[in-house]
Amino acid sequence: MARYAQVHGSVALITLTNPPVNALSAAVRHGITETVTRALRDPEVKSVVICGENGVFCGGADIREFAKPMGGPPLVPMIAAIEEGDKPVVAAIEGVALGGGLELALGCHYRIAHTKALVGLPEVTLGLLPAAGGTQRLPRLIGIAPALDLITTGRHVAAQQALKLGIVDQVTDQSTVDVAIQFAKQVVGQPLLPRKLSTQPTPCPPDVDILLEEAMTQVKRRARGAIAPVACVMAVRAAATLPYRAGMQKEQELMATLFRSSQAHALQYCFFAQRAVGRWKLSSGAHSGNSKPRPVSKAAVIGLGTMGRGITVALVKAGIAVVAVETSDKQLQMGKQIVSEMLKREAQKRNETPRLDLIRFTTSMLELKDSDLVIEAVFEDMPLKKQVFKELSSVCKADAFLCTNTSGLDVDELAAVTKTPELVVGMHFFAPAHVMKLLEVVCGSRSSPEAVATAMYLGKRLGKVSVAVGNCPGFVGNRMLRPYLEEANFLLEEGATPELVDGALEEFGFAMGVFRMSDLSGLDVGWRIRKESGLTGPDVDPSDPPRRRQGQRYSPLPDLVCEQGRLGQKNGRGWYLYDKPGGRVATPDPKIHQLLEEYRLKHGIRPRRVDRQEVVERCLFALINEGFRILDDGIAAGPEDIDMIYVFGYGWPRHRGGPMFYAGMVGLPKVLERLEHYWQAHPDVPHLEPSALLRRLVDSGSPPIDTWRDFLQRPHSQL
Ligand SMILES: C[C@H](O)[C@H](C)C(=O)SCCNC(=O)CCNC(=O)[C@H](O)C(C)(C)COP(=O)([O-])OP(=O)([O-])OC[C@H]1O[C@@H](n2cnc3c(N)ncnc32)[C@H](O)[C@@H]1OP(=O)([O-])[O-]
Repeated sequence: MARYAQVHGSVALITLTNPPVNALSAAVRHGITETVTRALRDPEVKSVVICGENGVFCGGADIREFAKPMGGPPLVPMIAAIEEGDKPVVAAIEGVALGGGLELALGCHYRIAHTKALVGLPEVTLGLLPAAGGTQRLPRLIGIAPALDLITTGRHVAAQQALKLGIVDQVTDQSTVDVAIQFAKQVVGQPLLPRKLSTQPTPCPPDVDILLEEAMTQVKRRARGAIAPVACVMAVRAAATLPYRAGMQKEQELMATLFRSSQAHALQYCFFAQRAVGRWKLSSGAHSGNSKPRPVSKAAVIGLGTMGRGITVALVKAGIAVVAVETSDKQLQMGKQIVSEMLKREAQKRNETPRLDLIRFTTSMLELKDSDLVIEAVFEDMPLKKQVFKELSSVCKADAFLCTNTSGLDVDELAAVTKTPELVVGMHFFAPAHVMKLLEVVCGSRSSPEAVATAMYLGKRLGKVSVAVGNCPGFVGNRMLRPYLEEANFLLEEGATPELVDGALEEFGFAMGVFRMSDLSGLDVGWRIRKESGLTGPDVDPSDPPRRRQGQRYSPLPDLVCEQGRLGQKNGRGWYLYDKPGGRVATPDPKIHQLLEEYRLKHGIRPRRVDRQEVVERCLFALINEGFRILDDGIAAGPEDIDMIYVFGYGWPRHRGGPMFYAGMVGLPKVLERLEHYWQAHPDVPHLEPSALLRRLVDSGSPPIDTWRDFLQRPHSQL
């Protein structure tokens, strides 16, 4: 839909109307085509302004239409008609001009932007490329290198920077439409040809071939198997080497391949899943639509260890006052120094002043009497956490929210020691807490909708992707991680090496394989948890043989590695050898290979060849299987919740959609068949037994993932 008006005598004002972001749906494309034709034919009209309703220019093509057969006028000729017209067309950009929205503006002869506007070509984040002339017009306007950067990263550019780059002609803090109308009147009669980008040559530096080669190498390294960024470089190369028409041909060919790709489906699924998880629902019927968050202006953080420091910085970056508490003055001073340095670094990156004035450091819990919300981030030990919650319950005001950053302990058990269990929720951040985008909001059985709403909303204020989950050991993320880790250890027993397992997972798209990731987070962390749960150390049941625990297969390999003082990156040796303690360069360690050989010999294991396919299937299908159990237990409301947790918290490659989406992509019957195959081979590994939900879905013909939430309809949600 596009509205037409003639203003100031001779200016046609065309307004895109498709809330909330004026996406270029078929109806909008029809509207633009009709109104532009009318303006170009009307002799009274001397120039045209295109703008968007509600202070938003255009969020691009309508992504919801991608899953349907495309109807309505195609974008390329629609934009060409604007450019080829004999009347100046000015784009008045407010809010955003993204993807097809910016391509529409690039087809106009002039672009005026509001100071707060953002422009960009984010198609690559959807597994696509700018396919309405963006890869051919933008390089002609701003040059190859800046166009490559914007198109291969998909990043949004603020108006002032867009002016510097030459994307827009003017920036205003007044009414952009009014300024554009005045501008459109002024440019009547000016030569238009130089403003028609498709007619202009692409400015190329002498070393353009080298620049394109380097860009391709860099993009391939960063892409980790994603195909869209590579196609983006190929399309921009066409702008540097081919005439416009041939370049457009190349752009369309590349887009046709991407559009049908599973990666594009995965990335578009992630786009909508990221928005869906914000719409949470509890079994009580309370949900994000009918539960109001309470404002949080005064927060507190208990414990200034790694997590506490990151959480404090995240709160201050969002402009929230924080009381930071530590038990000893020594710990407090150390925490204060590190937090201050982190805030200074963060402020420097954003060219701002660090808000150190927002933090009060103290050793006294009494200073929390007027905090709206407290986040406990002390050592992962239940008795210690209970003591803290008891104290909080006595010093905080009656309606203060009491939140725990535990990564898997029982939230209900903590709530039970307070006077206000309904105000207790889990807020599980991921390290580094001021960087990682994921927040698991853990709903205890007595958490009130207001407490969940407040924690979810606070997560959004901190720039997090907040996902509401039920309360169980390990919640969602860590609960699924356990079978993934165990399968990796079993594969080592059977003949694999850390570098083979990691190689397969990194080829799949993970930034880091499981053993490099374990070395990064510190092998002693898992070792302590295994000791506390009686899997290793003094509390092991003496009747348990070395490779069995609680009647299940168990691999003591990680314990052996720790017993040898190998704690990972922090001390320079773990599953890999590092150049120095804390070093990041990992090299395969012959001593680990020797340890594996001796271990297999000792336990009578004949090593066999393990291929990458088996690594991917056993590690990921075991993780996915636990995901189905979590859905069936009602700990997660839908597959989107699990997928966003893994994409934003565990480095699952976004172009693979997330574990549950990937299972749907591989095909549920295949996942079931492979799990049954491995379970038969390893009957002492219960996490390989296919989950009941997976079987039910396959029996029901493997319905598409967007129907699983309804398929799950269950009275016993833990949310
Ligand atoms: C040919 C051409 O080359 C190609 C092929 C293309 O052009 S491909 C398309 C390229 N365009 C994009 O990649 C931009 C995608 N959008 C965004 O980045 C953001 O939305 C935003 C614009 C920065 C606003 O952020 P927000 O935080 O203020 O609100 P929101 O919650 O995100 O969005 C508000 C609501 O609008 C919906 N929405 C947003 N953009 C949409 C779009 N392009 N199509 C369809 N729906 C869209 C979104 O799902 C949500 O719906 P619901 O959840 O309420 O039901």
